[in-house]
Amino acid sequence: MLVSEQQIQDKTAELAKKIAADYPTDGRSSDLLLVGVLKGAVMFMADVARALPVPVQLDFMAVSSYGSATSSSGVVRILKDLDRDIAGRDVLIVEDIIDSGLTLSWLLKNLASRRPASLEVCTLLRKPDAVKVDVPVKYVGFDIPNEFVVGYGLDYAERYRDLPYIGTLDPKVYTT
Ligand SMILES: O=P(O)(O)OC[C@H]1O[C@H](OP(=O)(O)OP(=O)(O)O)[C@H](O)[C@@H]1O
Ligand code: HPA
Ligand SMILES: [Mg+2]
Repeated sequence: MLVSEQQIQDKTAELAKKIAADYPTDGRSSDLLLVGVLKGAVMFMADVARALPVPVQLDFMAVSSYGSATSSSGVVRILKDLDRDIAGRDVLIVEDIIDSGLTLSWLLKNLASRRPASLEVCTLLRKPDAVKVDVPVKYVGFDIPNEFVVGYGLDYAERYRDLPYIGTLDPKVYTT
């Protein structure tokens, strides 16, 4: 185990506090749109949204660059696009992990071209030693070592997403 359920909860509350302070609200409404990146961000998105004291809207994109591999192909495919236009909206991308940074770098360019009022990123995990492209990230939960991790939404070949904590995967599982 690398990050426990309790540590995830505490960090989520801390990040939600920061986010709430950064986006103005009249107490009843805010223009903030959380964009969750499926499937990995599903658990974190649900927890961040519920930890925020301000009302927000949710939308999802599904992109994939890993498939069954443990390193990014660098080729990002949109499997599901946003339901609504984001022009003029305050958009916060919610990610589970920034590894090489390739997915997010691609996503930021893609969403920026749709002219949101603002565009920021919140990620639960980041691997500083694996980053290939630098991406500006405003909210980071944990910087972790350069090992393949699973759980809390993160998969290896679609498995382990349902674990309530983050664990490292024994390389024996994915090397022959
Ligand atoms: O920084 P990178 O090296 O690009 O890696 C990060 C991305 O890879 C994972 O998604 P994946 O393609 O595995 O899809 P999934 O969320 O459906 O598992 C993860 O959820 C991030 O979106
Ligand atoms: O370490 C990881 N684990 C699972 N999925 C991932 N996608 C990018 N990095 C990872
Ligand atoms: Mg994956």
